Amino acid sequence: MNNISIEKFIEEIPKAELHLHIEGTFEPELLFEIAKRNNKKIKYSTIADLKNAYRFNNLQEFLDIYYAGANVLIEEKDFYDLTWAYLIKIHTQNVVHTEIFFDPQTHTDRGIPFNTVIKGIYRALEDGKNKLGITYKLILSFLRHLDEASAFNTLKEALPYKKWISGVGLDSSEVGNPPSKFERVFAKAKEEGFLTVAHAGEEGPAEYIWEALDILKVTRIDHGNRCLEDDKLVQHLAKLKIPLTLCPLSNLELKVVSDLKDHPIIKMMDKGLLVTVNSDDPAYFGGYMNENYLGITKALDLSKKQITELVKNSFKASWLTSKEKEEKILQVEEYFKKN
Ligand code: HPA
Ligand SMILES: [Zn+2]
Repeated sequence: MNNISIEKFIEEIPKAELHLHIEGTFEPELLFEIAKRNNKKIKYSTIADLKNAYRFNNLQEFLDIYYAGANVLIEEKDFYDLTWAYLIKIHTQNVVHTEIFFDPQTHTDRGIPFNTVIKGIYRALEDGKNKLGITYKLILSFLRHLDEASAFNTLKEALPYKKWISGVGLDSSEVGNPPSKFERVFAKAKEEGFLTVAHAGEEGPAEYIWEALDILKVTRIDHGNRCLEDDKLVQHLAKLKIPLTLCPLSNLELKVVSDLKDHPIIKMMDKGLLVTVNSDDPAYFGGYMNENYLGITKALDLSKKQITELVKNSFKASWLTSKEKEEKILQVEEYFKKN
């Protein structure tokens, strides 16, 4: 038993990330660099000014800045550089597996071809696998504030790249855009062999989580915080072991919780829910995986055992094969025993 500090324990434990928007990893420094080489104007004259704008009262205030930032991404190399920077960063945090979202409509609606976006991201992910040993799954996320026809069109554009994309998801402005709006798109995506997830119950009601499960037939819920308002739903999620990909720092920054001390992650674990820790949009919310783990550990006084359970959950909830999951979980358990 090495008895290392809790900070070091979090840093070194091998972990998986399951809720991450690649556009949300756009650090201000890289954003300025790419804007400059593409001759794109940004509203802020300095990095400090831009960072200063990262104060949000809700999801929409964040999304407005997030989409504005993504506007400077034009060339395949931009998408490569964005993804590569994320991979280098998580490599330093001992993230060994990541399942990332990309939002094609954010780019195709500006006239950037689908293939430019996906090729840049895919090439970086492959380099990450080969050079850094980080395994991955790619998830195409539909923007729920746009209509069904736009989602269908995006799905059609994705079909030639089916081999590169493991699943589809649903993100953007939640309230007023229920999962049921995309029933037919998700049915078609499933028919094409994609796995499915959806953001639900971040700002939207518990009813949206039911819809994501019953109508979209998703196997994992992104966020899902508001399930706690419905006991029947909590029991259902626990019984079927439907994972929730929680994002503590995101919840704090978007005022889903007012203090990390109020974060429901442990309460959820105690209710038997399969909860995981993720970073969502780390460049905007002040931290990657380790900062998220550290944030809740400090606020909720988590033990190494509890952290280990959360990390094991992240592999259980992943789309790795059963054999890959077993291997990773064994490694995590051995790490726990040693430290
Ligand atoms: O947390 C989120 N919620 C909804 N849409 C998003 N797009 C990026 N991050 C998010
Ligand atoms: Zn998200």
